Amino acid sequence: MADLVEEEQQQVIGINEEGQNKVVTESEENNKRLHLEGQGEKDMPPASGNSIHRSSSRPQLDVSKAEIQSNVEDKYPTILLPNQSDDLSHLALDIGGSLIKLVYFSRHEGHSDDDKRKKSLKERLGLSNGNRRSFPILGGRLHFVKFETGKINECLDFIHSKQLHCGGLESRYSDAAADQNAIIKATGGGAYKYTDLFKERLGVSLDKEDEMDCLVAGANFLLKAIRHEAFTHMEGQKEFVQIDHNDMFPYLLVNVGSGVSMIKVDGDGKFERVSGTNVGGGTYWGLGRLLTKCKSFDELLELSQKGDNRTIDMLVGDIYGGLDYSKIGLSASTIASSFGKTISETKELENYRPEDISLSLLRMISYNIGQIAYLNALRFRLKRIFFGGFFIRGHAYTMDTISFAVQFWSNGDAQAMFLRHEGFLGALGAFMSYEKHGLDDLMVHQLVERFPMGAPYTGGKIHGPPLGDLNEKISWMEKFLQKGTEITAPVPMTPVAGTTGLGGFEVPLSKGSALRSDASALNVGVLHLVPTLEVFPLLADPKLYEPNTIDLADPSELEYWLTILSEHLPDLVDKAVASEGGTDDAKRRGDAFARAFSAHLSRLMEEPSAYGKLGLANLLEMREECLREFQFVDAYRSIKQRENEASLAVLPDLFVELDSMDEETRLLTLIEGVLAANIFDWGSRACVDLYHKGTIIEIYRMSRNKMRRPWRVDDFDVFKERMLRTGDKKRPPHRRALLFVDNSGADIVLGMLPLARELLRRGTEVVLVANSLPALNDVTAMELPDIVAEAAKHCDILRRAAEAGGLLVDAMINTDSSKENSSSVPLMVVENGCGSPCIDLRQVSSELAAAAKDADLIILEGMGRALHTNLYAQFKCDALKLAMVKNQRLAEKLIKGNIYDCICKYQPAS
Ligand SMILES: CC(C)(COP(=O)(O)O)[C@@H](O)C(=O)NCCC(=O)O
Ligand SMILES: [Mn+2]
Repeated sequence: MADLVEEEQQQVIGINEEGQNKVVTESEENNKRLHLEGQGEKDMPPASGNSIHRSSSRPQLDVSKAEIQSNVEDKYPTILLPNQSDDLSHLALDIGGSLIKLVYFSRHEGHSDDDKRKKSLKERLGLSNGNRRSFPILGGRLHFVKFETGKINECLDFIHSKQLHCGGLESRYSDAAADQNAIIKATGGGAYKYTDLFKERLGVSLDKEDEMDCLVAGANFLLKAIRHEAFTHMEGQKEFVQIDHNDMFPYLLVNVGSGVSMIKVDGDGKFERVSGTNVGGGTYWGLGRLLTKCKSFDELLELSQKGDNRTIDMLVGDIYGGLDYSKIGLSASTIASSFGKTISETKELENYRPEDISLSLLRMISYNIGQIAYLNALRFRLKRIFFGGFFIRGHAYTMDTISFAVQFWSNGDAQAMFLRHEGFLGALGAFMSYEKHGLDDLMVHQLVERFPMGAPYTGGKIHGPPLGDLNEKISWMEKFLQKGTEITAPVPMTPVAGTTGLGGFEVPLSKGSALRSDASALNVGVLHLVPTLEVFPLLADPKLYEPNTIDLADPSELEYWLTILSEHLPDLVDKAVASEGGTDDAKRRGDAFARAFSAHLSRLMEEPSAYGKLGLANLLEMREECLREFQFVDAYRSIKQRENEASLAVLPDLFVELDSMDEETRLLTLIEGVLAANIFDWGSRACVDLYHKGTIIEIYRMSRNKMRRPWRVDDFDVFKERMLRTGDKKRPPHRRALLFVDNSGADIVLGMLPLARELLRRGTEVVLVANSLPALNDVTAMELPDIVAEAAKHCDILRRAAEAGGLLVDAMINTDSSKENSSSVPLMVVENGCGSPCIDLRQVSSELAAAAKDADLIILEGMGRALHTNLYAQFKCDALKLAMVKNQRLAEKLIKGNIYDCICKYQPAS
């Protein structure tokens, strides 16, 4: 099978500043001590040959040639460990009878922390290096891959090609490949069966972990760390369930493998196998194979989808002449006896359709499991039942049948829940059993699940060849276009004219254009571990916070937004290709990106919850991530530059105009300015069409002239009262305002900067919050200091504040001048931790979280940050949401208005 799970680029990564060049803090000192205590083992003679001895799977720090790298004022000196290998707990396996599940870890490429903005900000906000340094795994990714056990050699090749058995390709010391004593954690029966094979082929020993321990550890981790891990499945409808981490235990874990285990879980490492049944996945597959001659489990399962069990099962209606047995609540269609009909007929096996047999079997076994599970939940008074294991395989009918059984037998009191990573519980648990990886300390907001380019093609399926570099990825996407149906994963592409010339775009059309036969299978993404992320501290109630405004569970909304994104593709690819010089290589990448992203869209059209709970913010972020996957670093770079320059050129005139106004007029003009300038948005189809009709300044003027109040949502008067302190409560000006800025050009220069200046003038500290990574034409935190510096040339208020905030690099070099200005109200820039037009405030950068602690005003600007996300968000402090609605449908839906209507929503702290 040519399926693919391979995702992010797996190039050899150089020394990761936060990783290999270990940085040690107090808490890590403890780790270090622990590791050093284990050094005795290292001193033992090697077990065989000249290989380096690593007698345990515990990571050990090699502190030889360690040196401290710091300057005097550095609070947290860096300790370089040049001889420390990177092979911390990279791989764990669950080798079952039919599938091998792999969980492996790879590091993030490090990004430098030492730019001047960050350095001065850290001092100003009293930020340490974040909590990141207490984690031995300092940011990285967890990958989930499956192989058929029958094709174990493919699995071994995969491990070898990625050098996962000796620390991964990124390891500085891939000589570790020669390490004959490396140990990999493994669970499942195959950990015993294939010990010799692993030793022979990879030179590694399998360290066996108990299967039940692993299942429970894996399930506990997933339920704690993944926001929408669990879901219910009734009549084909999935609904994701938010599990409260503080109220998770006890629960019943039903693992349906060949046989079935029922485990009562009371806490981490606290569990008891309370029951089980020998009628499980093996029974279905075994009986099914005998009765239908199917060659694989999946084939058998697929047959069931076309089956009709009424030809096999004896129903209540068969006994009661087509009637219900209503006295005891049994409808005519209830199965009275599985396979019961076959006794009363003279037919032989060959007279029954294999499809019907498969369905009958599936229902018999699923009902039985559901019933026994419920009875055990009842026995121990357990509120929640989670089902996992290879039998389920994200198969809609299986889940529906189990759910039905639980509901039926509990009279609706209990509900079955399923886990998205159901097949990986054991492998994850084995991974967790490595010590000191810090994984179990991670919290839900520190994990981000991303779906790489291969995701739409794989679903719950088995892994194909590993892809090493970008070129291989591109070729893989091209192969799909050329070979079409020859490849197992079908291709939903409809070539459309007007691409970059090298390929076509696929448009998600309808559920009919299925990527895979079992549309319901759920995809498992790559888990990015980002220990620096934090929950935005000013959310009124993080538990009630839902970032997305539009519910994509509504099929018409989903179809609309998927189509919009699909229609945007040609223009986006043009921009992306142009941003990389329009070379043939860029065109090839552009086409591959278009195919990859449209495959995601098609997949989601086919199965909206394939990637978990889906919101518009996820879709918009996925597009940016997909661009990055094909190495388009910043598709709108030159557009942004051009717009910044044009806007900066007219900024001095705007300052003069504003300064001639009285306070009240000025405030109104400023808010009008922000709303008007939000029209410069390359993500909106309507706006992009507008840009062909005039220059930046002409469009800006036109937009400002149309800015007449009342706006569609207009809380300006209440905001004005607070700002001018004219109301009953004469409150002092705000202490600190966080301005979540949006687009480059007029939006930031002529809209948000003048508003920031006004706040500074009133003595309010201003923190400009910008994206960490590019997204459309949004301004980034890296770009902002230069823009501020340019603007500051024309304005003393901005200059002093920027100097005080450490934004003007030249001024920072002159320490006397920064001291002189230390009394000025500072203007700062912080990154928000994301690379998307929207913002999920449950996962923001630590610098934003630190800046938020003293803030009493939040201004969210733009459609992405204030409409698609956060429109209904409640905050602990005053909040102003400003945006122009640049989409007709959204305007109608949200504000019963029209495209280009504006929102000025002010919510004082309650
Ligand atoms: C991508 C965007 C959220 C960016 O808007 P912004 O935050 O820059 O105001 C917005 O342009 C959008 O929703 N565009 C898709 C809809 C359309 O093209 O009409
Ligand atoms: Mn934007």
